[in-house]
Amino acid sequence: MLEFRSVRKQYENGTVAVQELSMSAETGTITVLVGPSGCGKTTLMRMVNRMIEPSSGAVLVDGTDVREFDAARLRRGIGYVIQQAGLFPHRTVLDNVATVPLLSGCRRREARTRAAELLDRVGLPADLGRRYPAQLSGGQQQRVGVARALAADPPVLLMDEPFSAVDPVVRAGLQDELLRLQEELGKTVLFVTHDIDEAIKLGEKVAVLRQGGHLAQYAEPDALLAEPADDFVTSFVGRDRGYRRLSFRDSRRLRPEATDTVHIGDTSADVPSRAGWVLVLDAHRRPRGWLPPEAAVDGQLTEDQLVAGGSLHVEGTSLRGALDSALSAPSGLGVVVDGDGGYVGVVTARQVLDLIEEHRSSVTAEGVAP
Ligand SMILES: Nc1ncnc2c1ncn2[C@@H]1O[C@H](COP(=O)(O)OP(=O)(O)OP(=O)(O)O)[C@@H](O)[C@H]1O
Repeated sequence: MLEFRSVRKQYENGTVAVQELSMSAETGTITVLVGPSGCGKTTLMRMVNRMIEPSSGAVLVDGTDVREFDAARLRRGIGYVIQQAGLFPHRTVLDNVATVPLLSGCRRREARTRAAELLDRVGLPADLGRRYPAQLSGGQQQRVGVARALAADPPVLLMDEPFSAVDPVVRAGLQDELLRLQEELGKTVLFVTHDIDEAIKLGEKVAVLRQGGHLAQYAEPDALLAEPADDFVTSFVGRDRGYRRLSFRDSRRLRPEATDTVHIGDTSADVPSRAGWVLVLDAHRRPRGWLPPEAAVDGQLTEDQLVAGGSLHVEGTSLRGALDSALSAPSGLGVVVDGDGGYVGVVTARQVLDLIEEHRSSVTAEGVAP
């Protein structure tokens, strides 16, 4: 466990970056520090590996005050990932990752083998190992940064805005990758971001900081959205918090219904005369798009006759995804698929809203906040 005990940091110029702050981050979980620029997130994080010393109070790792460790050894045992990865530009990717095992006393060959394993683990092809950092995309560099931080197999990982320099699509991919890695590795991760959506997606617990290094709220993401502690947190988590809370409700109780379907390659004779939209599947029963009402099919049905579908909802995942699938589909019918992408059925926005309402009335009846 990482524990901050009444820590305060005042810089020499008088700036108070962190104000008497106490909180603890559970072992094996991702804890996120989030807040606007200058609220003390980085200062707080760097006190864990002693890059910054608190003016008063203490930081403890598994019950031991970090001041009792030799700073260099402490840092070697704590992975650290920063924005733009901070890689050595004149070393190959493989050597960048191998640096840490080498420092810990591994032989060169062993260190390189370990580095290659790590590159694979963060989803990078082996041949990228021979390149230099400048020859990689921003997202790939971040993955190398994560691999390097994992190289010493540290129980604790500090991540300071690691994904903020890449575009939103790459960023979402890196976040998913981190969650997947965390399932395998179970590190104690302290993650700094100024993006509340990133905090809510990654954090098992989220600490919201405000100017002057005050802890405004420390809670699980769902609780943060349901019951923000004050006006600052309310405005920081944003307006659509009701909608975003649906991310934490799964759709297992949703009952997809059947709809008319045809297959790519079917002829006009196979396509039923109908008034509504028809879902088009491929040979593996994966949805390809929609055929509009009354659309004439000339000869065989091909992809270019289709209207693109909306987002697909994987059964059992979040209600937010289920609602989005219905709202984004041209037919108003959200397509539900199984884990392999095969068609299961369709849902309407009304079905999702009814389920939410049912849940709300049942918890209100039990006297619990919805
Ligand atoms: N070495 C320093 N000397 C003086 N003041 C500093 C120093 N480092 C940071 N500060 C100030 O302390 C406050 C907190 O800075 P910190 O970098 O911890 O915030 P942050 O929340 O991580 O910000 P950002 O999101 O912009 O990175 C800011 O007002 C900053 O200007």
